[in-house]
Amino acid sequence: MISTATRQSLSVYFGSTCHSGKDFKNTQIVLPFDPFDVVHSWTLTLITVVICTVLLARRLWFIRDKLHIRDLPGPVDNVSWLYGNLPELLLSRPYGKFESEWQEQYGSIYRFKGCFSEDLLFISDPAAIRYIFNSAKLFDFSPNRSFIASSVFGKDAVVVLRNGGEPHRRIKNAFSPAFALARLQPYIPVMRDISRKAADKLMQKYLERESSDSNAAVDIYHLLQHVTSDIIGEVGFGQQFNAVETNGGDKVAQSHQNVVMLASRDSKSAILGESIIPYVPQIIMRLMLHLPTRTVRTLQSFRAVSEVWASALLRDSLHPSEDGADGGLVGFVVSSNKNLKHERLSFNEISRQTSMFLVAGQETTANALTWALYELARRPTWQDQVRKEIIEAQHSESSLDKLDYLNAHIKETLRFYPPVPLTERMAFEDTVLPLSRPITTISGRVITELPIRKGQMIHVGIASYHRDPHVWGPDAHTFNPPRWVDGRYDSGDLPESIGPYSNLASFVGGARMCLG
Ligand code: HEM
Repeated sequence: MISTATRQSLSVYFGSTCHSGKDFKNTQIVLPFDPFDVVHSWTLTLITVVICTVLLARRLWFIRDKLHIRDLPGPVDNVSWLYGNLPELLLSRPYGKFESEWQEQYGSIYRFKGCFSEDLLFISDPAAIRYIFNSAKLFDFSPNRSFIASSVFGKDAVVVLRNGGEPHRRIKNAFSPAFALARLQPYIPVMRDISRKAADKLMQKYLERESSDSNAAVDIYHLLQHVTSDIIGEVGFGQQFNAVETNGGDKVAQSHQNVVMLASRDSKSAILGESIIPYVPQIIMRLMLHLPTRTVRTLQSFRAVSEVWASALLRDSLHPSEDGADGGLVGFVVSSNKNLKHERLSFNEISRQTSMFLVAGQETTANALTWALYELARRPTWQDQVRKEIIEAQHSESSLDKLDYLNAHIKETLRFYPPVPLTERMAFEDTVLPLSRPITTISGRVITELPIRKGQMIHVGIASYHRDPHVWGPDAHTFNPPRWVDGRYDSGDLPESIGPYSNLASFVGGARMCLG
């Protein structure tokens, strides 16, 4: 409270500052404003500032506190400081053993430990996954992931370029039309021929097994790797690798397969190696790429072979041969690119993608086909239904996407055995993840969204999302292809629909969505 006396003396004081002060005692001072109002507004301003600061600080403190992912439950007690939970997550056999236990115990968001005790987030909540995939500016591969990819494929490869950035978008725009269903349709006879050769080979192996009266397992996986290599070679580039016939194909096909095998060689030292990349100066990393190790030799041979091959391929596509040889999907991209006035890709930009396609498409497709056949073999009655549908369709020329049982089988395979079960993203800014369901933190707080800090590494659990009973029902952990027949999971109108294909995260979504 301000007393009347104080108010008067304050009036004089303020008056003296505004006037010359001459004879002020006897002068009726006329002030240009009411000093009380000034004081009042200053005080009010001060109080408001203090309150706002306190509120802001509280809010920041609250957010920082809330942001602290240490308040999230997870399997973090008594784990190795050096490796964290990564060996359990990545090296367990069968794959996903721990992941599924953790999902059951901690739900769809939890904290776990990486190398050197780094706090990592594991996320399989559908709303959060959707947000991560669709926010290109906020989430991308970490710089060390990009460094590894660039040392394999070169800096212009689409997996290395910044998510949704201009070059990335331009390359995706140029290649996406090549993968449209209508463009692939004419290649169905090629795919059928290659599959027939593989089926003959399988039958031959089966008969050999019968005649030798042995129970030895038939290795279908490597055969299917050769099938996908041949199909991508011919459909993608108009090249015959003959991997099925020759059991591996030519130098190009083999150097690609070697890189695929390199990537799938998971070990504790590989986990550690990847984690120390951020701490090693770039110059040393570059020097390491010249060490005489088996890994470096495989990479060097891959890059040498693929560069020569891709350059020759593109030159041929630019000047098609007289015999009208088909340059496959890349040939299509080259000729559409020639006609572009804006956003034209450079020679390097096209050639860098070619090798990457072979690597990105081969293992994933072979893996999906292997599980699809395995599950058909385990279900003879269902297999008969699928076969009958295919045979009938051949007579009626029905399009492949109209085959309900076949498509149900493919979708269930991709759900139950996603070829890429886990992917990583780094947050490039502070942000807040929406959640489909509230979660309770260790301190007992119930949160409906999860603030995270810039730099936070996130593991997106594709396989875990695919087995979430809240999304797929109580039989989420059962391989059950008929679940797809009534179309209930296909709707793009679901509140949290994910990815380009039937709400599956198998091909991720957003700007980094699988091209193939
Ligand atoms: C069943 C088969 C396939 C599966 C399950 C699959 C899955 C995926 C996934 C999950 C990603 C995103 C990885 C990530 O962001 O973490 C991806 C990216 C990619 N895939 Fe596939 N893929 C398959 C087949 C193919 C084929 C046949 C090709 C090409 C011939 C291909 C080309 C690519 C390319 C170029 C990218 C990188 C896209 C980018 O970074 O913007 N994929 N794929």
